[in-house]
Amino acid sequence: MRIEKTDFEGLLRIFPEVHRDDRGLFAELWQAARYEDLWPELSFVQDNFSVSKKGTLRGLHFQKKHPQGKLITVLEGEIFDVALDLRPSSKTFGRVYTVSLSADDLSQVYIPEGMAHGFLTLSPVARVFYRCTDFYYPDDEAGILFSDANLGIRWPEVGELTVSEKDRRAQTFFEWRQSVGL
Ligand SMILES: Cc1cn([C@H]2C[C@H](O)[C@@H](COP(=O)(O)OP(=O)(O)O[C@H]3O[C@H](C)C(=O)[C@H](O)[C@H]3O)O2)c(=O)[nH]c1=O
Repeated sequence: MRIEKTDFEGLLRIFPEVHRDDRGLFAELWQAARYEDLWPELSFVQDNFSVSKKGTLRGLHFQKKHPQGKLITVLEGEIFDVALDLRPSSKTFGRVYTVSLSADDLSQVYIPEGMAHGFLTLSPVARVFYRCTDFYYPDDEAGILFSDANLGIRWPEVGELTVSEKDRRAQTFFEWRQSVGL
């Protein structure tokens, strides 16, 4: 297993070892002891799973008072994953991290608490499994508009998008900053 740091504090790329043989494959997607030195205090309390057809865009979502760290693995297909840094003290505040994640190598991204998260489905189907460091609090959820031109997210061209009404009506990054006095 290989772990790569990124320019974003706490945001990591993880490449689990994939054991392949004539039956198929086996991989450990999480093994607490192995990450102890990296994340001594990290613990997951909720596992999520979503299935999306090509062109489905979910996000950018975050929880205000109960931020969630997310360890994301694509179990089938491929997604274009996006994280927006909402941490005012971060040197990458307001910057966006993007990465394509595929079931082909089961590579993961850990998005730390304090970032908004979303993804675009690139394959006919994407089955996304992610572990969260806090519970879901629906009343605490918020979003940032995925198409906010000021964020400069270069979403891949996949044809027609499928986006929830909630996500289409999300606030821009500037509106969010104004709402929290930043
Ligand atoms: C997030 C969540 C949702 N739900 C229920 C609420 C709705 O009835 C249904 C779909 O929820 P939503 O449209 O918010 O699902 P996504 O658009 O995939 O939301 C996720 O999108 C981006 C990619 C994220 O990173 C977040 O984990 C999460 O916000 O599942 C739950 O029961 N528990 C949950 O933790």
